[in-house]
Amino acid sequence: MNANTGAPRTVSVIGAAGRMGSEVCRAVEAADGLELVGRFDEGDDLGDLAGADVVVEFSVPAASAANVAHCVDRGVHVVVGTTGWGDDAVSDLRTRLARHPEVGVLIAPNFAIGAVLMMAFAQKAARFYESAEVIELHHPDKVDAPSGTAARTAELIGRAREAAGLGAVPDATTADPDGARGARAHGIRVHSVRLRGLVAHQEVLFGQTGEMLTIRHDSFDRVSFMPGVIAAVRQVSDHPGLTVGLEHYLGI
Ligand SMILES: NC(=O)c1ccc[n+]([C@@H]2O[C@H](COP(=O)([O-])OP(=O)(O)OC[C@H]3O[C@@H](n4cnc5c(N)ncnc54)[C@H](O)[C@@H]3O)[C@@H](O)[C@H]2O)c1
Ligand SMILES: O=C(O)C1=N[C@H](C(=O)O)CCC1
Repeated sequence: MNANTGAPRTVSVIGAAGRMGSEVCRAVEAADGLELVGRFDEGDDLGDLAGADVVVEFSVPAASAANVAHCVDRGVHVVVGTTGWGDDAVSDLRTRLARHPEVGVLIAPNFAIGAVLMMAFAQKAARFYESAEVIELHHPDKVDAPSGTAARTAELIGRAREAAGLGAVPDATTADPDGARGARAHGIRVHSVRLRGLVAHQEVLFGQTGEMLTIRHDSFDRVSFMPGVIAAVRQVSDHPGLTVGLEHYLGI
């Protein structure tokens, strides 16, 4: 089936040997009406992607853009979970998709429904608070920092603050030789913790004189991402072009 002709049924996974890719293979095999036709990992020839209607891509930041380009050029829809996409890579993908307007690509920094809600709640809360910071906590095998979720959360908060006419968050720090105040994304401080035993966790902290709001999400197991991934596989062909964020498929 090419990109134009109905609901996707056959699925290939890129990064299939990884933590997420192997979980996705199990989820696709267990999903009604979906068939896993291809498993690809580093060094494999992607070829015709085993004839898949949809590819799910969970690899590494350095490889993801080329893998997605390979799919788009063959008219295959892609659900992308790999984080660390820079602005230039996203812009190149938009240009490529303009040549394949029937193809849908979803890039979602987090497929856990609770994490999508956490980001939406943070965006909604942002204009009411003078201070905001993000703490993300992940397993120590993660290669990118800050997490894609934290970067996206900071972007949503930063934009909401700007739209509301809020200025910079208050911070009197003038001496920080070791970077103790964390990274800064869209004007929001982001702190990355890497700890054995963790999977994927985030706290968004909002402060105002006399009060504090904490929004926290925890993924204790990678199965938490699977309902979102399967929903995306089922819907991606209905959303031609590039979509960033699963919230756009969920009506959030
Ligand atoms: N969006 C989400 O909800 C979500 C959730 C978890 C992880 N992630 C992201 O997914 C990515 C993968 O995470 P992980 O924990 O599964 O990592 P992982 O290291 O366990 O798996 C990555 C896999 O990609 C393979 N790979 C490396 N280079 C490749 C290439 N050129 N082509 C194909 N495969 C290649 C590796 O061999 C490995 O099997 C990361 O970017 C992570 O941040 C996103
Ligand atoms: O385990 C990871 O790696 C995760 N990456 C995503 C991110 O960077 O936000 C989502 C959560 C898990």
